[in-house]
Amino acid sequence: MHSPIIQLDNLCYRYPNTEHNALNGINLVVDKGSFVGFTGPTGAGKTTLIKSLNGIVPHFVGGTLTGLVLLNGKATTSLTTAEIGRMVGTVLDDPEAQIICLDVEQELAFGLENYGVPPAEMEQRMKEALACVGIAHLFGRSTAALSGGQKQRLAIAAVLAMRPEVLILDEPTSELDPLGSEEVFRVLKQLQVEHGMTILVTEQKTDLLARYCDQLIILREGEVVLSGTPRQVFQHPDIFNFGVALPEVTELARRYYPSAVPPLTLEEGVQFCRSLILSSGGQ
Ligand SMILES: Nc1ncnc2c1ncn2[C@@H]1O[C@H](COP(=O)(O)OP(=O)(O)OP(=O)(O)O)[C@@H](O)[C@H]1O
Repeated sequence: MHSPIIQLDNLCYRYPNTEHNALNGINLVVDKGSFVGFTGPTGAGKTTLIKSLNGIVPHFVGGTLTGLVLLNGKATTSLTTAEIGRMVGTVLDDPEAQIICLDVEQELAFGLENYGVPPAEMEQRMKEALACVGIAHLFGRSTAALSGGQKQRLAIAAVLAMRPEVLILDEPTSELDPLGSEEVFRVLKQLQVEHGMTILVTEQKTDLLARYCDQLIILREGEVVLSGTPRQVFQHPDIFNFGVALPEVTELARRYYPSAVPPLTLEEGVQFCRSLILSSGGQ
């Protein structure tokens, strides 16, 4: 059964001292335990949308918000940022900026101390969070010695230790190479599947979104222009109009075989080529 954890109802938002809405009439339902990806060209409103979900907009930034952002049925404008923070954990796009302590243990303890979690429970939560993202062996290490992928995992673990229901990540792979990017998405999928977390992620690497998301949303100029499963979105006749790069294998198939059902992954691409060869009489 579907149970919505986030609902946006005709959300419009304008930053202070600006003349245009950064978000314009956004309607969205996110089910508990789903994995939702957001993409779109620069300035489309992806970060602003995330900020409206974790309360930075409008609580810290001000501006004019109309419509509704509901978390578990409650409007964010009626909740304090601390109440929102207990439901929604956010990982910024730059782990270097998010990691502020000298070692891994301190980094994890920081948020928990601020929340007044008792010391005995803190250690258990810290170890659990590190294990969740596969870096239990880094407990006590210096944060300066971590690789980019490890830093991103630590940033996720620090948020997980707070046990939010929803995890939101803004371009979590922007500083990572393809292997590190895959690593982060694999961890996110595991959090969704094994821990039932709701995951929302903004990302430009559409091949990752195609493979990992249940729902994909394309934003442009503050509006949702396409929404559906990755397959529905990448097969949509208008997909080339929105300034979004398709997964390479999908783009090739769509450009050269526009009437065929396009592949989304490399494995599907191989299958696609095989069937083309067979249908042209090859071996
Ligand atoms: N603090 C701010 N004050 C005023 N306008 C802002 C502010 N932050 C963003 N904007 C504007 O809001 C719009 C949406 O920006 P936003 O950063 O949400 O887009 P984005 O899709 O995340 O872009 P990018 O991919 O470049 O990060 C843009 O027109 C941007 O210039």
